[in-house]
This record gives sequence, C-alpha cells and structure tokens, in this order.
Amino acid sequence: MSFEHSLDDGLSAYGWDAGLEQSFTSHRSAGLIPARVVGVDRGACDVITETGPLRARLSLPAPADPVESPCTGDWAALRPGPTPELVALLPRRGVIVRSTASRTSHGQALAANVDTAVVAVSLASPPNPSRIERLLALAWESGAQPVIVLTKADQAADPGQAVTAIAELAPGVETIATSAATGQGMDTLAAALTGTVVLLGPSGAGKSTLGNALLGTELLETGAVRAQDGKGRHTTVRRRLVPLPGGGVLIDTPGLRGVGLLDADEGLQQVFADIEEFAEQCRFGDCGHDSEPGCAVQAALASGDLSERRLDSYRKLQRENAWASSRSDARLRAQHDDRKKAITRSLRETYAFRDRQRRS
Ligand SMILES: Nc1nc2c(ncn2[C@@H]2O[C@H](COP(=O)(O)OP(=O)(O)OP(=O)(O)O)[C@@H](O)[C@H]2O)c(=O)[nH]1
Ligand SMILES: [Zn+2]
Repeated sequence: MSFEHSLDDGLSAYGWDAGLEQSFTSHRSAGLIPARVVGVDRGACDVITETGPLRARLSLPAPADPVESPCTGDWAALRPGPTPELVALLPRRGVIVRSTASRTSHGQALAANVDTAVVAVSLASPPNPSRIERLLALAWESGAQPVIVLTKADQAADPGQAVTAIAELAPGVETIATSAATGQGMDTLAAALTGTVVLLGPSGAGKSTLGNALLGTELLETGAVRAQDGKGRHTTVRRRLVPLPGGGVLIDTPGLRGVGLLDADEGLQQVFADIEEFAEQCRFGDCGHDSEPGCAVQAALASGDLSERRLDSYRKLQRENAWASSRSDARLRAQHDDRKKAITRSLRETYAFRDRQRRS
C-alpha cells in the first residue's frame, strides 16, 4: 500500500489517515480524489482537498433519507476538473442528527464523523441537569465520546463541588472545569480532545470562547465581539471545520447550537446507565418503576442512590425520544458495546466508593 497520499498532504490535518486511504483505494483507481465536506448549500458544497479548499457540485443520487445527504464532516470522493463534482460519500462512523420540527418525518444531519462532543455548561448560573443529559444522549447516539466542560470556573463559588455534582449525571464521561479568563483547565481539555470535535451547549455557555482558546485565535465569533457590533449583524462567516493546533479538527456549525433528540434510544441508555442497571434488578421484566413490588429503581430512590429529579428527567427524555423516533426512519446506529462496559465498570466503582464512605 502506498502512503504517498496519506501522511504529509494537506488532508491529514483534517483527519485523513491510513485507514481512510485504504477505504479509498477503488476511488483512487477511478481517478477520484478524497475531500472533507466543510459545508453544503444550494446543491453545492465547500470541501477541503489535499491541495486546498474547493467548491464542488453535488453529483450523487438523492438518498431516500435526507439524513444520508452530505453534511459537514463527511468524507467524500471528488471527480476533479474545471467543475469539481462530489460523486460519493465514504461510510460514516456516526452522525449528529437534529430532529426537525417540520411536517417531514426526517431529521437533519448536522455533523458527520465526530469523535468528541464537548458539552459546554456555564458555571456562572445554576446548571440545568436535564439539558446536560439531553446533550449527552445526543453525543452518545452519534457515536462520539462526550466530554463535559464546565466553563467560567472563575465565576463559580465552588468549582470543585460543581464538578462532583455534574459528574454524577454523567457516568463514563470526563468532566473538566475551565476558565477562559484564567486559562484553568485548558491543557486538560486540549488533552481530552481527540479527532473531530464539536462544541454543544446553549447560547452563552462559552462555546465560541472555548473554541477560540483551543484554536489559539479569534476565528470564532464570541458574545463579546458581537456586543461591540451595535448593529446586531451576525454576519461574521464562521469557519465551520478548522484544524486544531494540537491535532484534531473543530467543527462549528450554527445548527449544532440547540439540537433536540431524535432516535436516541441507545444514547439515552448510556446517559442513564445507572437507572438501566437498577431496572435490571427489578422483579418484573416490564416493571414501570412506580409501585410494583420488588422495584429496584424505587429502592434506589429510597436509599438515595438515585434522585427523583434524575428519574423524572429520564422519563421525560424517553417520552421526547419516543415521539421523535416515531416520526423518523430507522437509521444506522453506532455500536457502543465497549463503552457500555466501561460505564458499567465506572458505576460499580462509584457505588463501591459510596459504600465504603457510608461504612467509615
Ligand atoms: N468570566 C468568564 N466569562 C466567560 C468565560 N467564557 C466565556 N465567557 C463570556 O461568556 C459570554 C458568552 O460566551 P460565548 O463564547 O460567546 O458563548 P457561546 O456558547 O459561543 O454563545 P452562542 O454563540 O450564543 O452560542 C461572553 O461574553 C464571554 O466573554 C470564562 O471562562 N469566564
Ligand atoms: Zn422497577
């Protein structure tokens, strides 16, 4: 196998590697070149190629499910020429999908092939646990590894306590407190990010500020910059797919800011692995965890291992997901088995730790 295309060309900074090169062999022999999709609009797309950015026409059959249309982060095969054409997509490792509120039953693909999903949570105001759980479910479902970043640690009375409280919501997820003001946690964060990274979180959570700190530049638009733009113009063109100095790629598309759940059964199972684990101990396989005898979920509530709030959030997100999924086609799911095992292990350690604390 030849590595001449894979290692020191311009695409490796965007995540191209030997494995992708191998899956591209037949496209290479057909005279096609690899490209990563930066953005799609009006039947055309912006892509990055080995020789730099290009605008390409979409020349592939419309898929039955629009979720399978090209989106930011996709790897594609391009036919070069005076009018470059995108003729095929490489198989995705995963995709972040937004449930559309429209009449159509389809979701919208926001970012493909994401490895790390940063869930940004501001410590400047009380956190919203359900929102965090929702974003974690979305991340897991997309095949990405979530990382919780507590921003604005300089504004928190007790950041250490906040990390502990939020880590409880998120078995198997690293939680890092950061501050753009003091630089706290930025090295730890940079080290926790691998591959293609997205920043999720509500407006004002500090995503752009984090992104700029990671990039070491002011490429992304921040609240502070906008405040100076007194005309309310938000026309700054976002760089939607940018290599990070320490390796990896940052995707920042506007649609990622404020996504709902769609078809995220597995993602929810992972966020609420603790509840799923309790439920396995219930006497009845179809236990509704209300007043059934031998309900291990109710027992966990009684013992304090599980909070009412978390159980309510679980039920609410399950209803929301069931509603969204009933409107959508079945989609490709990422396999999460090894992660589930890691989460189960981390839960066991947590419970063992609590037991030891109680006994001492
Ligand atoms: N004190 C403090 N302020 C911060 C920190 N990080 C961000 N901010 C401020 O919080 C505000 C919101 O930050 P942004 O980075 O624009 O938030 P965002 O999540 O990108 O918001 P949207 O673009 O609306 O989605 C800005 O005024 C930032 O200057 C921090 O670590 N400490
Ligand atoms: Zn039960």
